[in-house]
Formats: sequence, C-alpha cells, structure tokens
Amino acid sequence: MPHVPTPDQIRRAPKVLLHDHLDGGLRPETVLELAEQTGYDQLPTTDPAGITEWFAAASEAGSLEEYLERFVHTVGVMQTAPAIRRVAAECAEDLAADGVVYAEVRYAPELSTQRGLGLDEVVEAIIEGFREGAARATAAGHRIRVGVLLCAMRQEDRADEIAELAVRYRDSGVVGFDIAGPEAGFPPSRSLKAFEYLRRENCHFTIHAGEGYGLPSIWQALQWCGAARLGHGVRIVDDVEIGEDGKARLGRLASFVRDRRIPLEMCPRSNVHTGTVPSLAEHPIALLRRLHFRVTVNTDNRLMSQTSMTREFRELVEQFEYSLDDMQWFTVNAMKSAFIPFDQRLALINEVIKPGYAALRSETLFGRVAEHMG
Ligand SMILES: O=c1[nH]cnc2c1ncn2[C@@H]1O[C@H](CO)[C@@H](O)[C@H]1O
Ligand SMILES: [Zn+2]
Repeated sequence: MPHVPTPDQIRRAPKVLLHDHLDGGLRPETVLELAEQTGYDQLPTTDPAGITEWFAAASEAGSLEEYLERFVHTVGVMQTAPAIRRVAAECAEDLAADGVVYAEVRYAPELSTQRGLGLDEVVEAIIEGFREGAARATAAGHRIRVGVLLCAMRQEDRADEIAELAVRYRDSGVVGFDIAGPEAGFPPSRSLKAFEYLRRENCHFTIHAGEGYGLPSIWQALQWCGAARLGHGVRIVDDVEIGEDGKARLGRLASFVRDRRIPLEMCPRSNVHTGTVPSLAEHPIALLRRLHFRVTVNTDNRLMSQTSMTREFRELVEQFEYSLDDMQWFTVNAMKSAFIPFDQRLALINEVIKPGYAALRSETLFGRVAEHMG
C-alpha cells in the first residue's frame, strides 16, 4: 500500500522549490513595517488582517494581468537595500521552516530602482539577505540553500541589461535568468537577443511560458530562445489529446517537451488564481505526471496565492492521492532540474532528499508495526 503522507510529514519532508517570486512572498506584517520605515504611503490599509486580505484577493483575479496588479505594494516597500535584505532573509527563513532544502527564488531588480537604487545594489542586497536568512535558519535547525534567478519584465526593454547582470553575478549567488510579467502580447522572441547572449555565455535560463498564453509561447521559449525549463508550461496540455480509447496522443511540441525532459515549473494554486486552469481538481499536473513529463511543484507567490510548499503538496495529496513516493519523485525531478552544478545536485539528492524520504517511510513502517502489535 502506498503511504499517504500526513500533513506533518509533508511539512518535514525535504522539498525543492524552483519557482518562487521574492516580491510574491513577503510576510504581511513585514509589508506594514517596511512601509512605515521607508515612508511608503500608498498601502490600501495599515491593518494587518486587512492587508493579508487585500493580497489574498489575487485569488479572484481570474487573469494573469489582474493577478499581477497585487505586486504594486510589495514592490513599493522594496526600494531600499535594507528593506530588500530583510525580505530576502525572511524568505530564506520561511522556506527553510517549511522544509525546503533548496530553492531558486526570482526577482526583477529593475522593479526596485524607483528611489535611485542601482541594479547592482539590488542584486547584492538580495544575495546578502539570503545569506543572512540561511544562517538564521541553520541556527534554528533548518538547513537551506538559496540561489537567485534574475528576471527581466517582459513589458519593459531591459532584458539585455538584466541578462548581463545575471552573468556578472553568476559566481556570487545568481544561478540563472527568466522573463516575467504579462505573457499575452509580450512573446519570448521579444527578448531573443538577451537569450542568444546568455547561450553564448553558457548561462542558464528558464522562461515563463504557457500560463497567460498558449502553445506558441512555449514553442518560442524552447525553439527560438532555448529555454532550459518552462515557468508553468501548463498549457502544453493543449498539445495532448486523449483518444476515445483513453490513450494520450502527444503532438510534436508536447513530445519534444517530454522527450527532452524539459522541466515544467508548475504552480497549481497560482494557476487557479490566474484563471489558467479552472480548479485544482482539473489541474493538468495529474495527467502530465501520469505521462511522465518532468513535472515539479512550486509556490509562485506565497503571499498572493496564500500558499507554501507544504500547502501545495497537501492539496495535491488530497486531490490526487499522491504518496510519499510521488512526493519524492516530484522533489527529485526538481533537484535534477536546478541550475546549480550537477555534482551539487546529485549530492543533495543522495545525501539529503533520499535519506529524508527514507526516514519518513521508516516512521510509517514502525508506526504500522506498532499498530499491529497493539
Ligand atoms: O505567475 C506569474 N507570471 C508572470 N509574472 C509573474 C508571475 N508571478 C509574479 N510575476 C511577476 O514577476 C515579477 C518579479 O518577481 C513580479 O513583480 C510580478 O510582476
Ligand atoms: Zn511566476
């Protein structure tokens, strides 16, 4: 019998997070305190419950564009180096407490230049914050490693500059590049020059594609731009047909994605909130997992989507009856797909992830024995 993990086991299980936005994961009380400290007076409310609710209303957005409107105030309080450092440190602490052992957290540095910070200063504050947060997490008994992904905003024209920034900081904590923001009307090929530059520089990148727009965006991300992973990539199911015999037939693009083991950074709750999928029960993750695509589970925006890695997995376990073995499969998929060097990924899989799941399975084993004896 496959073991259905308990909520507590899900929290303690080692987890790997590849898709999480720094400005999508602030603690609500931190938003309030930073607004006060930095003199940001645009918040819709200064009431702790009210502010949590305001961000959580993103769940009713129904479109990616409306969902993204909720970022104005997190970005609003991330305009000084100490504020960014604090947000990054708390992010590392929160992820570690949630059982995340490796995370790649992304942010668009150009968003934090409203009050005169330079791009380099923003990146340095993020890296410094993650270092502080990881150290505090270690002291609290949770080990985590955090890498940075630098995003360029698709609706702006700074991709070349941000790509250069990613290359410049690649030996100091930046592990890759991405483009984020509205997808419809801003195809990946718009930033083609930046991606060609990154390829020449042997630099890793992922691309948000197949969320706010369909197959043409995924196709461009992979075949024009050369993305190593897809942010979401959910709409690849548009290229999968289920026949009357119940068998799946993959189109050429879906086949390519599966054959090449392209990692899909799926964020189930966020996908429901942006209207990309109608409900968690109908999320393509179940089909894609069954068809052995390289699926990973992620949070996207912990504040706006009121989530955590534990919550995402808890809901998937409830919805699709996933076992500890399934959880381990998703987690190993994610670790294999990370942008850090191969030997380090392998070490995390063999020394941290597999032993972690084995320990949880053995708990169950002994628990069962105890039940029998009692
Ligand atoms: O799901 C998403 N799709 C596309 N862009 C996103 C998503 N979530 C957040 N951002 C965008 O990424 C920026 C940098 O972190 C955020 O400010 C937000 O505008
Ligand atoms: Zn995202």
